[in-house]
Amino acid sequence: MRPAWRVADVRAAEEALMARLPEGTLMQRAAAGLARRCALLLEQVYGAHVTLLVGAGNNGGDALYAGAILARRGAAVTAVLLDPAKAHEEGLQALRQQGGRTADNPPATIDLLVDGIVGIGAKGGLRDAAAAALHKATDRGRRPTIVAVDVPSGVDVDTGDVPGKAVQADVTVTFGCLKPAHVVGPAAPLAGEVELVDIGLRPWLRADPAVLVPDRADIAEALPKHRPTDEKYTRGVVGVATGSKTYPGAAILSTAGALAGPTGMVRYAGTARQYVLQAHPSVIATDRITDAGRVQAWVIGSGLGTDAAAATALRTVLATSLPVVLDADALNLLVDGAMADLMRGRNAPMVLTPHDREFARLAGEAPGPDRVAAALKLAAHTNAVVLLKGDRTIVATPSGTAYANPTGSPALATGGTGDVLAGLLGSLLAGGLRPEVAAVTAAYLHGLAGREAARHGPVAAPDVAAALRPVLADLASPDAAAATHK
Ligand SMILES: NC(=O)C1=CN([C@@H]2O[C@H](COP(=O)(O)OP(=O)(O)OC[C@H]3O[C@@H](n4cnc5c(N)ncnc54)[C@H](O)[C@@H]3O)[C@@H](O)[C@H]2O)[C@@H](O)CC1
Ligand SMILES: [K+]
Repeated sequence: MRPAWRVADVRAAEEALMARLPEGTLMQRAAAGLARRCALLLEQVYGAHVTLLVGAGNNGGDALYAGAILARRGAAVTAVLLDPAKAHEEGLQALRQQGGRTADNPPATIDLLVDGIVGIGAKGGLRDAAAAALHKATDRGRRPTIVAVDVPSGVDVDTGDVPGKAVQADVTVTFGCLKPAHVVGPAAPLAGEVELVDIGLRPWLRADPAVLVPDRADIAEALPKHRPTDEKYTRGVVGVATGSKTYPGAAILSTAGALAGPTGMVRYAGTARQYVLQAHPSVIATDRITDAGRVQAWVIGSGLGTDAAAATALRTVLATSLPVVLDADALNLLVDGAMADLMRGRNAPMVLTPHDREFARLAGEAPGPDRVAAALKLAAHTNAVVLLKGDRTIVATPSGTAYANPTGSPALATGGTGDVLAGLLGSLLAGGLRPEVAAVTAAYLHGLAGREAARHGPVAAPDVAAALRPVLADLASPDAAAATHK
């Protein structure tokens, strides 16, 4: 897992480390890493045109020192100082010594634009002067490559919110550790590719990380390993109680998700039975949950409706001592206080999978700008793992741990993909994974499947279900656990 820390924790670590080092060491380390990445992005440093947008703090200092390194290697470096009186003095001096210059406006030619406007000291969206300079530097025939220093300026570093104008970077070079804005909320895609430069901070980061990001190796390790002695009950049987005569598609899709997962067998219980059997003949289907037979986890919700029969189904599932995935209409039914009490009183693992509107109904308020905090609050309140869907889906536990999924794909923003996710998640729960591990794993695989499906054209939910198999097979291959890239 790759951890991300909040600004206050970064500051505390930085203070502890700086006290042991000669002044300016950290900034030199940061600038060296930044300059190295900038050089790699330029085909040739000598003669390249580099523009620095320099704000009033140390983020601008990093940019100026990196600019000095590039100028020494022959780049034509121009610094646009957004607040000349407050620009980092030593950094400016270093740049000038290497032949760099300052200008009031971005020059006509820019190959590489370095965003040193603000870093972790930022408040709110880009201010007018910064936004105007950014516009002048980027609104042109050939948009320059943009490298953000530490974070893309304009984002809320601790929450990943984007409250106003912000930089859209191609690459973000960050220092010491990841911050939430790199991995959650609308800020994450603005960071582009994130490179973490080691400046020696990690041993001093003593606080718990704000959020953890799983990588490929984590997921490969989490997946249940099949043994030769396995039979259907040791691999897990998942029960699916979704869909209805009105919405049979939800039943078919969640069953498809469950079938793609690692369990041995899927049982379906509900009024869309005939449709499910037509689509998936290997499923054992009954009309009622009480007739379903033995399962190790239930998925309930999507397409179920919210009528009395749906409420009875939910009560029946909640009355078991099995792990449960509560999706869509099951979440809507929880708005009923007695049902919510029934859920909170359970001891077995539960995962709730709301999108923003379902979250708002359930929590009484929208997730708001701090999606991690919102998901954690709901998880604590419901005593369930919460999987808050989004471009960077968040998984939050009642005990206060949060994860951000890195594999999100715009391809998943289409009807029915959530049903596939719920089915897959149920399968992982039935396979014996702890609820937060199952949720993190399901979100990750689902994202990869969305990307895989998108390679072949426009994506519909059945394509995502179909793509889960190759994605899982690839992850289960022996070298997947050794891979470190996401
Ligand atoms: N934390 C660390 O361990 C290290 C930090 N370094 C750099 O230092 C940065 C933090 O520096 P600072 O604390 O000086 O803060 P910043 O440079 O992030 O920003 C502070 C300045 O920006 C202005 N500002 C705030 N919000 C703004 C907005 N929305 N639009 C325009 N201007 C705004 C403020 O008035 C203030 O003068 C990091 O992001 C990183 O780049 C590195 O040099 C090395 C190590
Ligand atoms: K920046």
